[in-house]
Amino acid sequence: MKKVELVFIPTPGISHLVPTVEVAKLLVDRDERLSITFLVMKLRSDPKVDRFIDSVCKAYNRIRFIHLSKLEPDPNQPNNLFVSLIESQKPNVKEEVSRLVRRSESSPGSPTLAGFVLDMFCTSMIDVANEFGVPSYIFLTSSAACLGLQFYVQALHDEQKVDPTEFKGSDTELVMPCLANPLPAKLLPSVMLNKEWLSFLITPTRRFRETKGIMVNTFEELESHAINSFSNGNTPPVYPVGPMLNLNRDGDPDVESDKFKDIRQWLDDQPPSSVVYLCFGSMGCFGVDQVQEIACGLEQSGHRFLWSLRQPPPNGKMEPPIDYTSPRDVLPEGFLDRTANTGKIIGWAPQIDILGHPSVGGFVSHCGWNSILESIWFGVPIATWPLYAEQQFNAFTLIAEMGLGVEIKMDYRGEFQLDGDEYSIVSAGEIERGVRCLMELDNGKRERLKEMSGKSRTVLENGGTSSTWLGRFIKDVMDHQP
Ligand SMILES: O=c1ccn([C@@H]2O[C@H](COP(=O)(O)OP(=O)(O)O[C@H]3O[C@H](CO)[C@@H](O)[C@H](O)[C@H]3O)[C@@H](O)[C@H]2O)c(=O)[nH]1
Repeated sequence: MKKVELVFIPTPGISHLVPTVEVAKLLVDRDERLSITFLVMKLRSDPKVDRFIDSVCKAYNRIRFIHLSKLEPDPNQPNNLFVSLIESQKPNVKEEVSRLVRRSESSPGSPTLAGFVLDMFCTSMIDVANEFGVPSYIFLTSSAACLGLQFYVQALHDEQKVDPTEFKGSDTELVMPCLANPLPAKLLPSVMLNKEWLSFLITPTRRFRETKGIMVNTFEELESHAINSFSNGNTPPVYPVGPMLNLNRDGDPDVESDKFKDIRQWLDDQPPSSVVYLCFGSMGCFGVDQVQEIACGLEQSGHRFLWSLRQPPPNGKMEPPIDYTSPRDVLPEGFLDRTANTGKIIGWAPQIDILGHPSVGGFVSHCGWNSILESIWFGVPIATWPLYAEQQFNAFTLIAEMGLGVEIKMDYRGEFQLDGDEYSIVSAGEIERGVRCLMELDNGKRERLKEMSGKSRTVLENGGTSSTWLGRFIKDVMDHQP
């Protein structure tokens, strides 16, 4: 039996690392010839990430983690510095991979290097893979539609010489193969509308075309139109292998923490499907004015709520938000007392456990792709409130392409995010309307969501579409061996 090793290089941060590790787990479970080494970069220390990695190391002896030196961002530099920080790790990556190769050459029976699996922001490592003469693959932590959008904008820019930043402020609608509906240009990700940041997206997308294949954290049944749009052979093979979710919480100390027990107890005390949960991902937060509008909107809606409210980072936009020590200070006078029986404010949320709780009936979300997949898995409808990155586009696909959500806002840009230079306040009235619409959702949408939730739970079972695509990916990796 020929044993092979894949080197995975994820982007730092829980929302990219977790789904990437989940796909690695499935690969080694599926094929005993495979081992995986993660080369992990860190921007900051994060106990959640450390605990997650520890738990994987304990459970999987064919997945290893090697920590590269910490990335040291300069907060005064533009945000695409992030990609250059990753690029600066090339010599370290080369050194670690050389070590792997030497080990494999000196000890018979140890796995040989079969290829690199890279996050979308790590495509500069294709150069290192080329030096070792092995193929590169991508694991995309966003949607197939987003992949299609990237290819569309890159081709528009490189082949038709169209500058996408000129769509900024226009009411053009873009027709592209990955979408069944025209996309209003105002919903393009900010990186596509800003001259300074455009290369942040165009460069990696060009490099996607050099790879031998792209695994995507999605499934055929959810994004059939987008996935079919890749069948013309103009791109490397696309493998929809998702949803990659970290659902197994056994041994996670958070689950046994007092904070978590308190949240669970509160949810246990609420009627079924009565609570709207609000959470804006690992980096989402708002200024005081917006927080007050949310509070008023929630109160006016009359619905029960569980709100993950976090504070803008004191040290600038490269940092994640932090929990408030006293949320009372930023909330309207008397709000906590008036809503004491119907609402709860928390900081970082045990999101998977919350979405899986029967009391939760709706989710106000920033539309990060992991949150969308998690909400679909648990059949909890989303009201969209995107902040940054590709979230406006995700909100559009959720509503227009999949018919699964309701809108609070689709074109909002967050104030405290890296690309959130322009923002406006979403009013209490808009929030109230969105929350009512979400919690009083029509039966048709609920049924569609229930059906999709059921599908998301079967696609990775034996014979399911994602399971089949995962098998094809492994076969292609093996076929590319020298
Ligand atoms: O209080 C919190 C906040 C987040 N999460 C978890 O953290 C992850 C957040 O991921 P996601 O919903 O995708 O949001 P971001 O953290 O914003 O993710 C980044 O990465 C995603 C995948 O590439 C992109 O779709 C987003 O736009 C980008 O901001 C999810 O698994 C959540 O369950 C929690 O458990 N508790």
